Amino acid sequence: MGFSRMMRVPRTGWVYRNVGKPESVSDHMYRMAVIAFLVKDEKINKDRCVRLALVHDMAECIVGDIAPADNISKEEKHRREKEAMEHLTGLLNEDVGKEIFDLWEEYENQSSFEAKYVKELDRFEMIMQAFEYEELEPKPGRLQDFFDSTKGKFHHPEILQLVTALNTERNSRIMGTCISAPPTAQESEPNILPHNT
Ligand SMILES: Nc1nc2c(ncn2[C@H]2C[C@H](O)[C@@H](COP(=O)(O)O)O2)c(=O)[nH]1
Ligand SMILES: [Mn+2]
Repeated sequence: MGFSRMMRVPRTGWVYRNVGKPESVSDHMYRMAVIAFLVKDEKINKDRCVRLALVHDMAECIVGDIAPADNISKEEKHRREKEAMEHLTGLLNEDVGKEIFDLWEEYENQSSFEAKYVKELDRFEMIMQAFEYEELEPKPGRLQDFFDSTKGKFHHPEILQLVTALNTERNSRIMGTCISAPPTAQESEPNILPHNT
């Protein structure tokens, strides 16, 4: 079992909310790595952020993408992911294996500025993707719990700026639904479907 499965491991958070064609773990990490290129803060090593982003969820190609709704303890999630990373990096030559394992552990332990920055990117990428799914459906505001659970968890000024811009656009979309033209016959149907459709 190798790394390539990541391309086919869907992000659980979207699966549980019945999002059509949910992104994979690879999609998530790739976009985080691309956003990491935007960092301007000279105290932060951009290259290390890109590497951390590309490695941080690698264990999920074996363990799967454990979501809060799975109610698996932090300790158990860490145990499974550490075991997976030891296995995966053991498939590589010693130097590369150590480099990747150390990156994963740095993120897991949040032991550097870069790891903390990438954790915020992780949360930002998730709400960015949530908004995109709301737009695609379109069901403005449907994935509000992803925004609620990340409230107050952004601290770096550059990421706060991105989050503010995202929320501004999303809120205008939601408000637009409230004050736009009278609802069509379909929209005025009572929403009798379960909340998570
Ligand atoms: N419904 C929710 N799902 C969430 C929330 N926070 C994270 N998640 C999902 C997203 C991923 O599928 C998975 C873990 O994400 P990692 O990037 O940390 O591996 O859990 C939430 O608030 N609501
Ligand atoms: Mn992640």
